[in-house]
Amino acid sequence: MEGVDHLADERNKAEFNVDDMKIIWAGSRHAFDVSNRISRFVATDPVFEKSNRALMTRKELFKNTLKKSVYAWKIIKELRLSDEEGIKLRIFMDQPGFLDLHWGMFVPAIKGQGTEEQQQKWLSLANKMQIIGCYAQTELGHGSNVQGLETTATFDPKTDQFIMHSPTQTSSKWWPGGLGKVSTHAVVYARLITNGKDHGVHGFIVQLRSLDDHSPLPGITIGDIGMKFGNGAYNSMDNGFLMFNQFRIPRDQMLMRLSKVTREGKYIASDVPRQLVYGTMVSVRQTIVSKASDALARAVCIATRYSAVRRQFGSENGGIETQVIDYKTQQNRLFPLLASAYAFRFVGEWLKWLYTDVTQRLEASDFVTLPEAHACTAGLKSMTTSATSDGIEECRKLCGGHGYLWCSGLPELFAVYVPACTYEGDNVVLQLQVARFLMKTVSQLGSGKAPAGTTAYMGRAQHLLQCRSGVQKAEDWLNPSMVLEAFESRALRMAITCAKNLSKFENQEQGFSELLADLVEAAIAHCQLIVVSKFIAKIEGEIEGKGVKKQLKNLCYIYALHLLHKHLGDFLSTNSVTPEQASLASHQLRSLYSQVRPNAVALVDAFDYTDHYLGSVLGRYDGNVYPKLFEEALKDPLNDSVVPDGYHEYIRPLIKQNFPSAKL
Ligand SMILES: CCCCCCCCCC/C=C\CCCCCCC/C=C/C(=O)SCCNC(=O)CCNC(=O)[C@H](O)C(C)(C)COP(=O)(O)OP(=O)(O)OC[C@H]1O[C@@H](n2cnc3c(N)ncnc32)[C@H](O)[C@@H]1OP(=O)(O)O
Ligand SMILES: Cc1cc2nc3c(=O)[nH]c(=O)nc-3n(C[C@H](O)[C@H](O)[C@H](O)COP(=O)(O)OP(=O)(O)OC[C@H]3O[C@@H](n4cnc5c(N)ncnc54)[C@H](O)[C@@H]3O)c2cc1C
Repeated sequence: MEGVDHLADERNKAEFNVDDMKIIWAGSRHAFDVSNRISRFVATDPVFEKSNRALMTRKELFKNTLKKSVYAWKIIKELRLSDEEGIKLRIFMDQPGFLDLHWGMFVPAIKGQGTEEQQQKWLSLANKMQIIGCYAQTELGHGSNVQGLETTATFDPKTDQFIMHSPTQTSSKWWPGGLGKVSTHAVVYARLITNGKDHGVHGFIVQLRSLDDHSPLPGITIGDIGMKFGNGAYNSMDNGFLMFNQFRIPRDQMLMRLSKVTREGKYIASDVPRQLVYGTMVSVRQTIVSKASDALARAVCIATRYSAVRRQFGSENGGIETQVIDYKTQQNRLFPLLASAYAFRFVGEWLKWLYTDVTQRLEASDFVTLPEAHACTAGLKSMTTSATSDGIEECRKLCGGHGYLWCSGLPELFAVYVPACTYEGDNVVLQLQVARFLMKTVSQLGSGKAPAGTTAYMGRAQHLLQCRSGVQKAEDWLNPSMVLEAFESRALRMAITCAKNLSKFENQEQGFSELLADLVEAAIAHCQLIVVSKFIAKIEGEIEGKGVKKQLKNLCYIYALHLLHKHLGDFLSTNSVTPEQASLASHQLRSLYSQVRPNAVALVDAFDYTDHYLGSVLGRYDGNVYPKLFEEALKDPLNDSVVPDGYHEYIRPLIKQNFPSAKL
């Protein structure tokens, strides 16, 4: 029934004020207002229509993305939107495209690695979009191993130029978004060579295409790398390849904030850590963590609303059947994902703070917190994107057969989201960076240098290695210090075991290679501890709104206890909990599920997502699922005619068995 709220009963059950929770989810009243206004604006503008994109050809989809992106830019200019509003417009437009790389990586790379002069010149063009840029780092042969890149930038003192060259097929740039068809410029990462000496990987601003007719400049071969996973999905993006044949650029197009090449060809390394050349990746990894909560919340919103609409079994005497959300199995799969969406939101807020802090310190030449910022952004990017990808797929299964329909919104969400486990650093490679950081921290314990920040707990190693969990009854698992202690002792004990095993090897690098799998597990345990501790810090702070804190507490403990349950092997093998305490945790978890159940629909309403953004028949706000599934089915081109194309060619001859005789 049109206009009827099929989920009204669910909404009436809520024990908290949804509007107050919306503010907490958004981060502030201002952030909520911006998000709410821009999402409604996008939802009602026909240019941003997206329901038809799965049926578009690649070329149609690409052109449609150009149209939307340029229209979005026009709106940003005409309505003088702020950066915050512009970013929201891009998010709710919900279509990956060249804008992401231009604003998300090209501009930040110039800001972070360009001199004042270079920034003035290039940012004034880029900020007006008079040039369009991308981030060309990855090559056909090397992505994770940045130091293994092969493209060269050789200084020619005769002409005061760098010669950009791709010496092998594997040195071809391969993957950069926006490169394939749109970008006029790129920040290209290449090995700097002066006077025959290789100084490692540096960034260069390179013009790729003519600003008059968009043709590639002589010496440049460029194109799109082809279709990717899924229909629609990330295929709106022109991920590209690029080869240089002795292509020349002026010397002042090397990004020279961190190190310089003089007119004479002298290389001057500055005294800042060389890893600052990776700074753009660190900044994007930080934003990816907040985006993980967005994507997971979207999937959870669809699965929760549909689970409240869907009924199976349990009817007595022809009465009403059971809502599938009432099955404990459904709750055990769904509610930890709901809790994870909130957990990632809050850890994302904290990571933004950490990133802002380290950026300010770097400006004052204070590099002390750089290793921690790298470990946190890398580890949390890895952990949250892996959990979100798995979570979206779980939400699809939670919606049964209908979850597999394109119009559920879940297949496309998964296809667009899952490469986040790979881009900006493969998730395993990133956890190994965390593991290196942890091993270093452990090796310094007892040296007088107290671990700080997210590793401060390691400073209490003596206690954490000996303590036994004090949990005696199920409710003890609602005690923040008991939960934290279990996670801290698990993380510390896993890290120390790795360090002990490493020390048995004469060659540390060889030992590291042997123990990779254990090291990744230890790194994940550390990252999970960070997320749990930031969620606990959130619920222990001031939270306004009727009933809101209670809901967040429930979600926080669901998040922690489901992790405990999922990684029970770690907790038991490190003696961080006993089997009896683990079973008390399961008991507590079931009780928390019952408390969340009446609030579940309201908790996903708090995300404030429009039906346009959700793009899902199953997740509609009004829950009017079945008639809309029919409407969607009837829109399919196969239903344009009653008798399909191909009937006379194939079906009829088959049925009548009158096809021409086969010849072998
Ligand atoms: C008004 C606007 C309107 C328009 C609005 C539009 C707005 C759009 C906004 C969109 C926002 C965001 C955009 C998101 C879009 C995402 C799209 C996705 C695009 C994807 C892009 C990419 O994938 S780019 C390529 C990414 N590549 C990688 O991530 C490569 C991964 N590999 C590495 O990072 C390194 O090679 C690795 C770290 C693995 C190893 O490096 P290496 O140099 O070999 O180092 P090691 O020897 O291992 O370590 C040496 C020491 O260095 C330390 N270290 C390493 N990395 C860092 C670092 N980054 N920072 C600090 N320190 C680092 C390491 O820990 C070692 O330390 P030690 O003390 O010596 O042990
Ligand atoms: C959709 C998408 C968009 C992208 N956009 C851009 C872009 O705009 N610009 C850009 O420059 N790049 C971009 N990339 C490239 C991306 O950054 C790389 O694909 C990514 O860094 C992973 O590198 P790789 O492909 O070399 O993987 P590989 O490193 O080859 O990984 C293959 C396997 O090897 C494992 N592995 C690798 N090294 C180790 C190790 N040391 N120890 C243990 N296991 C290891 C990995 O875990 C993985 O299982 C994009 C990629 C995708 C998918």
